[in-house]
Amino acid sequence: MEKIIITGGNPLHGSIRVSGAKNAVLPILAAALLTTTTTKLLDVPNLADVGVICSVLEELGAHIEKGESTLTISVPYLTSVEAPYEHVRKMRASFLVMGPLLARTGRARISLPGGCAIGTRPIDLHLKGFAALGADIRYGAGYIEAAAEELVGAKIYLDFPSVGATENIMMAAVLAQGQTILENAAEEPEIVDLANFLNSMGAKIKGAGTKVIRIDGVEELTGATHAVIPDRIEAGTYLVAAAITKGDVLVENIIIDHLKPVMAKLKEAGVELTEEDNGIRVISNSRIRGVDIKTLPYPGFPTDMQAQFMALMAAAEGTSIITETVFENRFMHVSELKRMGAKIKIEGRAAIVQGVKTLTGAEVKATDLRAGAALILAALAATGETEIGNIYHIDRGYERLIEKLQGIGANIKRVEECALV
Ligand SMILES: CC(=O)N[C@H]1[C@@H](OP(=O)(O)OP(=O)(O)OC[C@H]2O[C@@H](n3ccc(=O)[nH]c3=O)[C@H](O)[C@@H]2O)O[C@H](CO)[C@@H](O)[C@@H]1O
Ligand SMILES: C=C(OP(=O)(O)O)C(=O)O
Repeated sequence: MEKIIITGGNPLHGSIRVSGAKNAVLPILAAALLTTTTTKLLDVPNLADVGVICSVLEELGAHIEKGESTLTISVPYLTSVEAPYEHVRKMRASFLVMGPLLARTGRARISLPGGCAIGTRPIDLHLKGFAALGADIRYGAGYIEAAAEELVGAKIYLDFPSVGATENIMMAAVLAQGQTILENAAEEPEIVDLANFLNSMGAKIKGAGTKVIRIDGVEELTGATHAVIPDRIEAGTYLVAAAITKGDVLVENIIIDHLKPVMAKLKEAGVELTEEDNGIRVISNSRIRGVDIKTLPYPGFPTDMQAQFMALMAAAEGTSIITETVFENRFMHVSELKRMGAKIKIEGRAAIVQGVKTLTGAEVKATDLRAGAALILAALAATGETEIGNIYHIDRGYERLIEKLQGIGANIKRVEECALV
């Protein structure tokens, strides 16, 4: 088991480059199943989650060539239509192969993902969408089986703008007969990136990035070359890293529009942000002010930045109220931040954070990916040393995190647990 050790207190300085987006590359890789011809992806981050989805695709018959930030995928024929528990339990996004498998073969058998540390995370909206397109859905032995003679376009209203359901249904609908209209669709930038990729394969999708997506089914798709968008959550995490350490950092390779909800809150908290050609410069030299946050689907404040913002608020001046509306249980980081001296009280879906002057290093554990990121941020600002365990969560979503943060002056290292004794 490995740990991350951080000695806090260094203001971060320099520039740091953001990698391709985890939440964009995962559905795009699933979409590569929709064609018999070759797809090439550029700006692919080297992450544990990308490894998991590649294993799922290989299990289904894909040939994948890995290069430096590139993946070349070809699936001339499928050898299976089943995504087993072994993979899905490691990463829920494995469920995203259901739409492409249904579209390509009319059959899919996927292990039920189950809940995780941040909530129960049902998949009812994905399944309602597949059923509306004509699939017969059955449950048994922990698996969901979907089968359809032919998928036929339909009008589908999502009760909630679920990111995964929007992506999965969009991928099922691209090869369906006729038109699908997806209403109350998720508007996240990753949906737009997936739609752009599918359109470059020959799909006919309009309206991605708005609440209504129209998909005209086509006969077949062909492989394409596509560069994955930069990761707005990784970028937001580095913006907070600069702010919490009172640093001066240029965060490069950003699509500024994608960061607007996070930038607005950072500015409200007193952080100086300057938009540059391919990045955002963060300068923070006074104490951060406490501000209130409410997570919402895009273009609202992202739930995937909630934990990191809480770390910032924990060291801010005054009180802030952080309300989580997207997931019902995304406050696992609170007890770990409290071990570092944070003053936080949970009341239902809100966390009331009373900023403290100094956070102190402690032994803590990452409970999920963004909880882990929040602990890193708190540790960078804290006095003394912090040891973070269960760092496999962090490896899911941050490429070369240690090296990148060392590059801007953080005192951070990764060690084998036994090396500590
Ligand atoms: C791989 C990926 O892209 N993950 C992101 C994706 O997750 P994911 O696609 O799982 O998130 P959703 O948007 O689907 O979930 C949002 C909410 O809808 C609920 N829900 C979802 C589907 C469903 O069928 N029924 C249902 O009730 C969920 O339990 C949750 O409370 O969007 C989330 C919300 O921005 C992000 O936090 C995740 O980082
Ligand atoms: C919740 C996240 O990812 P996933 O949906 O893959 O669990 C995340 O990226 O913060």
